[in-house]
Amino acid sequence: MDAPGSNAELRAFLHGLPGVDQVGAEERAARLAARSIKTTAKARAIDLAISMVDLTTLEGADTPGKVRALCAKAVRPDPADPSVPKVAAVCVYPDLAGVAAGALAGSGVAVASVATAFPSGRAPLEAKLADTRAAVAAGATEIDMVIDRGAFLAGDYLAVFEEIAEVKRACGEAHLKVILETGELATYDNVRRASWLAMRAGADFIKTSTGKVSPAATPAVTLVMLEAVRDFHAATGRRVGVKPAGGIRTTKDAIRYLVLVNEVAGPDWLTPRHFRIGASSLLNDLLMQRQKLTTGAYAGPDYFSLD
Ligand SMILES: O=C[C@H](O)COP(=O)(O)O
Repeated sequence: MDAPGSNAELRAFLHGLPGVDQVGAEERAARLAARSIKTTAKARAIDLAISMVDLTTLEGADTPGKVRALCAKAVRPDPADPSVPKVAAVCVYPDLAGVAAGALAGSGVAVASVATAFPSGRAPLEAKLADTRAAVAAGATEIDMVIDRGAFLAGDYLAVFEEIAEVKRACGEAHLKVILETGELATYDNVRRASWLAMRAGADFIKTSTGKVSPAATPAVTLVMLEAVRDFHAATGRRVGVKPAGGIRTTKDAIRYLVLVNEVAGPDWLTPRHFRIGASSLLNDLLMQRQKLTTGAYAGPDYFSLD
């Protein structure tokens, strides 16, 4: 798909996308969420969900020690059980990307870093590019950028497009996840438009939320984004990933998202390469439910180290 020549052209494209049937999207997401799965499938789903977690800490109070502890947990979620898969990535602020890179070296767990003035995205482009380059130089192989929601809501789609394209260039080999902050986009139509805009500008993943705005990830918003990646793949042959993030805390929720992925985008997306769950406190529940399935008893939250 060619780069848009003007804001008017991009606007015509985005507003020409089919509208989202809000009631239909919410009903379908709720219906899929209500599906039950067999115990054997649940065991597989829990391990798949663990392998898709972007284990996240994005607090002003984060320390190198906390990040190192999180990295140890990412590589070996349950020290007593080596059969538990490692998570996909550890996600941190750019100034802690180097600490994470040191702790995760050779582990196969990726270093993801938020960038571009996360979470508000309110900074000059040069600052955002510097933020991105610093994270990559420190060892991040995945960049989670936020879009300029102000520009998007003002209809300045080309500015948003060009900023994403510039950040993608600044990423070099690093993969780019583009956070839409769907809780600020007001309508499902806007979620669909922002998804297409981000994908056309070069996103490797589209991500729902920063986790700092409510509502964060919801099944209906994720369904709309999964439809967008499916349709973008049909139109271009490029498979973009999806990452719901924010407020996902239980195994039940995680499995609901996996059912959505399978039913809406299809099984080709059921891999950490194309689907992630951004979460700060989901992993312990996945570990508890996994242990319950294996041993028939809960170990209790005290057994596992803090997320
Ligand atoms: O990207 C991930 C989010 O910031 C995590 O949000 P959470 O703390 O609600 O799990």
